[in-house]
Amino acid sequence: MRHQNIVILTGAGISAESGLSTFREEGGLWDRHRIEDVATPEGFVRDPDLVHEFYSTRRRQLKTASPNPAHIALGRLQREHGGQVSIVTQNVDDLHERGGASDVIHMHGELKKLRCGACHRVHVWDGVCATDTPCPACHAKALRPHVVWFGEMPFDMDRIMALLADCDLFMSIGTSGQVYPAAGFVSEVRQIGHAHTVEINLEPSDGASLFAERRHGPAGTLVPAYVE
Ligand SMILES: CC(C)NC(=O)[C@H](Cc1c[nH]c2ccccc12)NC(=O)[C@H](CCCC/N=C(/NCCC(=O)O)S[C@H]1O[C@H](COP(=O)(O)OP(=O)(O)OC[C@H]2O[C@@H](n3cnc4c(N)ncnc43)[C@H](O)[C@@H]2O)[C@@H](O)[C@H]1O)NC(=O)OCc1ccccc1
Repeated sequence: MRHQNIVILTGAGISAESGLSTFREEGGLWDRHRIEDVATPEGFVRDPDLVHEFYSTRRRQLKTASPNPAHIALGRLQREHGGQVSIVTQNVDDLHERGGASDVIHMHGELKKLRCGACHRVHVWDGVCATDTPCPACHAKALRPHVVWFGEMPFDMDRIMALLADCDLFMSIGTSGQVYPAAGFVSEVRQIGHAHTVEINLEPSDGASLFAERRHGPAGTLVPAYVE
């Protein structure tokens, strides 16, 4: 690949072929749960047990999932490309890392981490968590999933905006383009104006027309073909 500064945005679609549900598909996560109940700070205050159960169930599912050829191809690209390859994911799963990527920006947080509401320390966690689970550091019973809920500021936005400003290739893989600020990145890149933009998605996303190049089909097939 002749591009020297690549930013790759990924969404739930890149993990679909690993058996993880996407959000908006038939029977997907948002079919079975109300966003307001499980992915907002207000929902957590209202019913923390329901929210902990939601994320504990996803941790259990993640244990049975493995990276697919799309994750593996991006891991190899990041190791072997020689230029800058930045992976910015909306996904809270760890399949990019298990697929060989070492530098992954989880802008919406990570399923296998908890944050203490009292001491604010972040703990690696791949089991079940409930409201009475004590913080390993301060023992307060105030742990929450270390994820970004609707209405909360995504992580690492300054670093992400700086990477978007310098990139010469912006790829968007497996995302419906409905959740901001991630859905606005392609417009940011177009405004700056010197990067090529590519969408790889099963179907056209809400922002498909904003991309210079579009490839529609399964990421597990199209991503290795595009980057290798
Ligand atoms: C619903 C939407 C209208 N609402 C928002 O966007 C809100 C509000 C908002 C902010 N700005 C706006 C502007 C306009 C309108 C609304 C807003 N945004 C926020 O609240 C964000 C926080 C949003 C984060 C919420 N947390 C998540 N996740 C973590 C938890 C968890 O995971 O439980 S969002 C969650 O849903 C989103 C799901 O989207 P996708 O990943 O795209 O998944 P989806 O199922 O939708 O689509 C899958 C796609 O894959 C494709 N596919 C399927 N299989 C395959 C396959 N095999 N191969 C290829 N493609 C495939 C399908 O065709 C499909 O297109 C992801 O971001 C995911 O992380 N915070 C914020 O804005 O703070 C202030 C701010 C403002 C400016 C700058 C900075 C801060």
